[in-house]
Amino acid sequence: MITTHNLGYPRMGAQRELKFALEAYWRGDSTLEALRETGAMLRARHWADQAGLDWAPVGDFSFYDHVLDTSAWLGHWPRRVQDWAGDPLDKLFRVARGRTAPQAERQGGAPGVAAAEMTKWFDTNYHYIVPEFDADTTFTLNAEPLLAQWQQAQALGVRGKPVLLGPVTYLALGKAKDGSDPLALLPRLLPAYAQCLERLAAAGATWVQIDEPLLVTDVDERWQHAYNLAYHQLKACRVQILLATYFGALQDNAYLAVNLPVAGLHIDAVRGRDDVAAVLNLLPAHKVLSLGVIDGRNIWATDLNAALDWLEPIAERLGERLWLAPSCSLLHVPVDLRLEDDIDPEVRPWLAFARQKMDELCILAQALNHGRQTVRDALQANAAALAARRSSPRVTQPAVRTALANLTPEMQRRQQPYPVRAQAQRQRLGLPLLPTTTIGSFPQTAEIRHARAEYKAGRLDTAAYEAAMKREIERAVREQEALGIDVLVHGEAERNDMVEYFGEQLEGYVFSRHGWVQSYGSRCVKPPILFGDVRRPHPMTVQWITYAQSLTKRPMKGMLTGPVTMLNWSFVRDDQPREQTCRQLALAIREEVLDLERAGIAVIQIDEPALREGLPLRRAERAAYLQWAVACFQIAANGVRDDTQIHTHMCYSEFNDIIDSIAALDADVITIETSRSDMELLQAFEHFDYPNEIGPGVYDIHSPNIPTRHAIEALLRKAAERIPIDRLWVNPDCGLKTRQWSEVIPALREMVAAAQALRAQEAPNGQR
Ligand SMILES: CN1c2c(nc(N)[nH]c2=O)NC[C@@H]1CNc1ccc(C(=O)N[C@@H](CCC(=O)N[C@@H](CCC(=O)N[C@@H](CCC(=O)O)C(=O)O)C(=O)O)C(=O)O)cc1
Ligand SMILES: N[C@@H](CCS)C(=O)O
Ligand SMILES: [Zn+2]
Repeated sequence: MITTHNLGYPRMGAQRELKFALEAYWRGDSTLEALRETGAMLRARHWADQAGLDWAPVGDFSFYDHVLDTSAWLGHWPRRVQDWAGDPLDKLFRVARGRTAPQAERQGGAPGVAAAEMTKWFDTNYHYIVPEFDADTTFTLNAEPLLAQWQQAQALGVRGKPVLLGPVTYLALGKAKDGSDPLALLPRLLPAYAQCLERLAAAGATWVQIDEPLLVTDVDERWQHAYNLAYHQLKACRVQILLATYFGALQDNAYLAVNLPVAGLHIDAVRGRDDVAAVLNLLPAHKVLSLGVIDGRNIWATDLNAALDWLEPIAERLGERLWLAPSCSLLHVPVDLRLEDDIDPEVRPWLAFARQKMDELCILAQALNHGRQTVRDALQANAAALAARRSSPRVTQPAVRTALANLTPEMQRRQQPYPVRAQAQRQRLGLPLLPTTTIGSFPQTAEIRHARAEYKAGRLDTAAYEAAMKREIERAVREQEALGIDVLVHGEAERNDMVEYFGEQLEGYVFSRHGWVQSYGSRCVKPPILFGDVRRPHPMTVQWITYAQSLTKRPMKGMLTGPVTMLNWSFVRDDQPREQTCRQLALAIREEVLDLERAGIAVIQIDEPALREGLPLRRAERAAYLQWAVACFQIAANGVRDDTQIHTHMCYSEFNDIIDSIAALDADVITIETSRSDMELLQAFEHFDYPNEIGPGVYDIHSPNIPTRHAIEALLRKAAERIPIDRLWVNPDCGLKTRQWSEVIPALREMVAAAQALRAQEAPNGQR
């Protein structure tokens, strides 16, 4: 008999219950007890959703982030909160969200505390809280929260499999602030893991899933050795370990992974399908092999008949040792398609969200265990849906194919090199030295979100909604003028999200109503679903930007999301290479850029914050990705005249290893996140002798703290040591949509004052 299991379920709830419970608690409108009750309710519901499986995950639920939870059960808190003695959940939130001094003072005078760093979880759009190590870091088991989840599962009769983030991946995800070697902590870390496994065994757990996604990346000898050390030490524990790898193929780590002394190995059989033959040959005869056959990173219905064609001989060979699961935790997909009563009816049968993926798994197991005929109807329905998807005229649009075939290398290049363009742009824009700007969004207030919700529900008509958004745009323009900002933005009030908004306007996309996916903490995104050839039926932003420009004499930036970010933050089709889909997006955005230019917009920003995130986890695959990703940006951006200034923006990026690709974009100006790294990120630009203009972020928008003009001036001076001052811009790290106006105005006032002070010293006539 085949065993079915799952690696993790979405936590937020089908109606984002966890988000609302968290935010109510943080606002002070609810209690910890109520929050914990919501958590328990969601876990119970999610186990019920997985009731058809042989094993359901326990411990995959988190109130904020599973990496932070791992730090918590390891008793490993950042030093700045170690002595704080409140409720452990509050302590966790302090680490994740920080606490500003004034906020703390209001609540009894406790000191403020800085939030921990947050970064992307492998190549996903989910952010985790980075563990902070130093040479003296110690670990002390605190398994109670995990055991409480286990006990809840037991009480509900759930056949549970606890899930832990593995020790080696955990160390690799952290940062040693003192430059010490995180791997040196392994001998101190393993006893805590061993104790945890013992506690779980004592509580009745038989299988424990230990996640080691690091094994799908390039792992050098030291880390390989760490794997051997870790799992040889943990093999004495009284539980059976299922070592879970996902997000890619094991490739050269296959031999290491199959030979670790564990009872079972899970591999990603969607992205790592090519591995499976090798793994089957290497697998020791006593080991379970779990194949992740259902895509945990996308929302397409699995081709069940094809999966069975492939699985049947494997099932024959492995018998009881074959387990089936999704490729990875379902954290990265929405919960339940059944809620989508308004989704495009043609596309709906092509989709499977988390709940439906559980059904798929059960159908596969039933077919393998009892014969395909026992699930004949389900298999036929699946085949019919997939056939309809393949033959739909909406999937393939000849005009788009022709436009793609007609792409020429000239379309990727600006007419003149940057120095020539810079002259033309300086003449046209007449900006001062150190021009000030912002990244695009202004606060998405409750009123804006509410107006949009009313509009989408049909309770507000188009004219009233547009009028409300125009009022917000006017407010943003007036505020920026009053602050003295040089290049203005319209504030993105009309956008629900920088990707979803564009998806909604392009042919080839459909969108869900409830398809939320956790991005970080309580923040969610609703990735649009790209199912077919992409075409821009009408201009997407021109009306809003020209309205904003009509309100001011200062230059107004056109604001677009770039093709690579559209690709990486959407659920995209799996029936053609991503590169091809990206080129279609690039052509659609190019049309918008050219329309903005024709409408008289002199500065156009094309955001590409996800360019780096799309980088393959394996070094060997990166050059090819960067080549087409850069080409796509160039197609989108580079059709404009010399005197049109193209900006791009990237956040969360380590630039050192991709700086030549960043330069190849040939954007006139790039604005980047640098303030948290104290301008250190600029090193890459300095060493490479980056030729165009740069706006290093001068304050961290993730924090409600108001920066001082002196701090900003100091950062600008630091930047000017690395980049010629006449190529520097002054801007925040990222958009301001998550902030309040009451934070934004004083922060920008300080930013403008810092730029003016430096300008007065460096260019008394104000000009560049
Ligand atoms: C820059 N970032 C982004 C990423 N990915 C994206 N796709 N987009 C990004 O901007 N990845 C990396 C980072 C992640 N950062 C963030 C930052 C902020 C959020 C966030 O605030 N998310 C919101 C949801 C945003 C949204 O889509 N809003 C919609 C719907 C709003 C809503 O929930 N409405 C309510 C009703 C409200 C009312 O009636 O008053 C409802 O429908 O029930 C909109 O504005 O229309 C969040 O709340 O989580 C995400 C990632
Ligand atoms: N223009 C977007 C970029 C975010 S990365 C914003 O300002 O929110
Ligand atoms: Zn950004």
